[in-house]
Amino acid sequence: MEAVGVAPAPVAAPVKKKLLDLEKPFPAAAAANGAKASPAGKWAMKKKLVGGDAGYVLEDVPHLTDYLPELPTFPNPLQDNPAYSVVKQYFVNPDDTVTQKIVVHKTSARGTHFRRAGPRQRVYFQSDEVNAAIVTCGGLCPGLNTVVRELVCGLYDMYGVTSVVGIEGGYKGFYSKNTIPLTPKSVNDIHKRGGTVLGTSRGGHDTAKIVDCLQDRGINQVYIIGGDGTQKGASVIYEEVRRRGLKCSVVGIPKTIDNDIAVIDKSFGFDTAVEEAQRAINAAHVEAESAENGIGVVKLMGRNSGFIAMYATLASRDVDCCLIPESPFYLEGKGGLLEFIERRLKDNGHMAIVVAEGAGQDLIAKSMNFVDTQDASGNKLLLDVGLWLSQKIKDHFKKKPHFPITLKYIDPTYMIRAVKSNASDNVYCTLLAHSALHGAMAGYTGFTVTPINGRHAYIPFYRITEKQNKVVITDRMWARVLCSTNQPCFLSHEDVENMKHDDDEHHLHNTQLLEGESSPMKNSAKCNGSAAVV
Ligand SMILES: Nc1ncnc2c1ncn2[C@@H]1O[C@H](COP(=O)(O)OP(=O)(O)OP(=O)(O)O)[C@@H](O)[C@H]1O
Ligand SMILES: O=P(O)(O)OC[C@H]1O[C@](O)(CO)[C@@H](O)[C@@H]1O
Ligand SMILES: [Mg+2]
Repeated sequence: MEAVGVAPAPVAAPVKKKLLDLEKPFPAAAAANGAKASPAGKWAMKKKLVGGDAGYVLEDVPHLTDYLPELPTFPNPLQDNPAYSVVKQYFVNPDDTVTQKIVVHKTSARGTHFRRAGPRQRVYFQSDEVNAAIVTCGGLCPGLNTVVRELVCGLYDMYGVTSVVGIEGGYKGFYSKNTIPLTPKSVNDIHKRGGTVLGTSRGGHDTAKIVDCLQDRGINQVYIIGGDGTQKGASVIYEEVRRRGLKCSVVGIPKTIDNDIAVIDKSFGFDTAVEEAQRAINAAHVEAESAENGIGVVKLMGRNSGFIAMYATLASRDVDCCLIPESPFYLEGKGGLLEFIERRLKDNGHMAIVVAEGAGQDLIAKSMNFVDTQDASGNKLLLDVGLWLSQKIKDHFKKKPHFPITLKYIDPTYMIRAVKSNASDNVYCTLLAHSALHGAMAGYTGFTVTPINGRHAYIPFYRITEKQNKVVITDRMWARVLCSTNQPCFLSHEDVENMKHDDDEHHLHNTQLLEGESSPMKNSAKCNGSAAVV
């Protein structure tokens, strides 16, 4: 391959824009419990902000040439690939960016943009120079194997890269396990299975040891698939790689069944999980319908964010009440859940309740004198709201012998995330993997790849680790749920007014939305100081 000297125009930042705040320090991701970080210090993630006309801002991602300015470039081998040679404009224009905000007024500022994902005309790695590694961390999610498969096949088919290894068992696998060689043949069928063929884990993030491993093995592209915790880990790995001056692209691919990662449109596997949840809700509904005063309770995943419960409820239309962590509820007294259940049973003779696992945790903790515990990554371990709620309902109706109920509790928790991804998630995973490897080949690093308003973009790690995505209960999507279930909102008029006021302040300061709507399809909203989606 022909090598050309110093950084050519196509890969560099756009010319016309003024540099706003290049390399403004941003606090390094805080180490979680058990996570050991190296002293990245002044190498901590920097903001790369570029300004343009009419309030245009590009929040750019780091590039290897930021700290290795002399790196040579090479023509992108895709230009000789017969499959892609027919594409009219295959290479992404270096000036292309993706807007964060798509609802605008004629007077709106152009706002924040991110670098568009896709193949660049020139690359910073020769095919036979690349040693790529892939790791999966955190909980399972449908589509993990598809992403792994498409990274391996994409690197091989598009860039002629033949050296790809898997890291076994999450972050700790970097320093405690042997690597697994990955070839298009060995990964050929893995997308037909749930789980991750690489294995995964929580805890065990030791930045220094992980980067030692990258250095010792000569790994120069590392693809890190995982949730918010994983992306924080990826961010500190990037910082350490940069501190050591290594030519190694660190790429994050966001994974979360809970859809709790900020900025991104929607996480892969979410659709599959919502679809799988329908089976449990349907069973609960059928059981309830067939009994006298039948109640079906279904607990779904959602540690801090109730997206799965909310979407599963909306999709089903058989649900009478949906409880999520973002919307507090109470059991006893006027307007409480128990009163509502009684009324619904009197009216309909049966009902189905969907509860997200993180809902009502404060209520349970109060009634159980419970001490907080955490998993290996420092995440709070939750109490079983499904069992607790079922018991509370049974206790309530026991006091009313003239009102016999039949309650069935269904807990499909792990079933909805252990399945293989559905067709649309498979396509989504394929595009994510491709966007990720195009970015790495083009020399970008320290970024997460994701669709924003339907277009794939590269976003800096800090953007997705600084807050969690939550359902915004003052947005229209939650209102749609309340409308479809006809459940009480459990909030007083005063609570609602206060929340709207808080949200207005966040709208002003945190988002540029003109009006919010909570859906994983478009990003924006806010709750408890967090950005949420549409
Ligand atoms: N602040 C952090 N700094 C470094 N590493 C971290 C940090 N937080 C979490 N990690 C590491 O990231 C990995 C995954 O984290 P975690 O168990 O929280 O899952 P996750 O990636 O958030 O996925 P999910 O919550 O969707 O299952 C763990 O190995 C953990 O040690
Ligand atoms: O039992 P594990 O593997 O820790 O995972 C449970 C958690 O992982 C998630 O699926 C993703 O964060 C949560 O919904 C759930 O609380
Ligand atoms: Mg997480």
